[in-house]
Amino acid sequence: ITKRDIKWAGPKGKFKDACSALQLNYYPACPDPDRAMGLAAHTDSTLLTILYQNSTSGLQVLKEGNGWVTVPPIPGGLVVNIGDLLHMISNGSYTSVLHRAVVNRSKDRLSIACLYGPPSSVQISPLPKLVDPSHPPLYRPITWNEYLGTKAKHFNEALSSVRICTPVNGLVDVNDHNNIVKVG
Ligand SMILES: O=C(O)CCC(=O)C(=O)O
Ligand SMILES: [Fe+2]
Repeated sequence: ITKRDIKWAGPKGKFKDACSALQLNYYPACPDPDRAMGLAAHTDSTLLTILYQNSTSGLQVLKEGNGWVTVPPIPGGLVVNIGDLLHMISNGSYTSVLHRAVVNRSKDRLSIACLYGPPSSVQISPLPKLVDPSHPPLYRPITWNEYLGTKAKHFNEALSSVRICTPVNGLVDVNDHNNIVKVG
């Protein structure tokens, strides 16, 4: 995937119309962390998320076969999450990762997420160069604005709600969290 494939991004992209956000998350210490959740399990909608976390751990990703795995904070390190947009344009080759934030019994936690998406009218679809008769498109074209609306409505089922075809040759898209094939 090159800059040419995502013309809306980069120095000559329409930055003024871009859908970018800096999300500041603050999780106060919680005396009963097993009965509270900082941020419920979700995938990020955007292309990539760059995430800073302070020295209190809390970020967890769902790893096939391993359950929830903590991503420990590394001093000076940033976490890069793949979002739904990269999942769709890569035709499922890059997985948007299901993640959540748990709370800590004695320490406050802070994270800063930098999210970047295209202008709302941009049409999202699997990149033509990644699609051929043996790799049919797995996601239907959808405008970014429409996808955000779908995400607001269907939340973690949004990605599978824009899937268009049954996997060929009995192969499943291992990157699809729900494995529910819906048309439309
Ligand atoms: O607090 C965290 O580590 C996760 C934050 C997050 O997933 C988000 O802001 O989308
Ligand atoms: Fe997130």
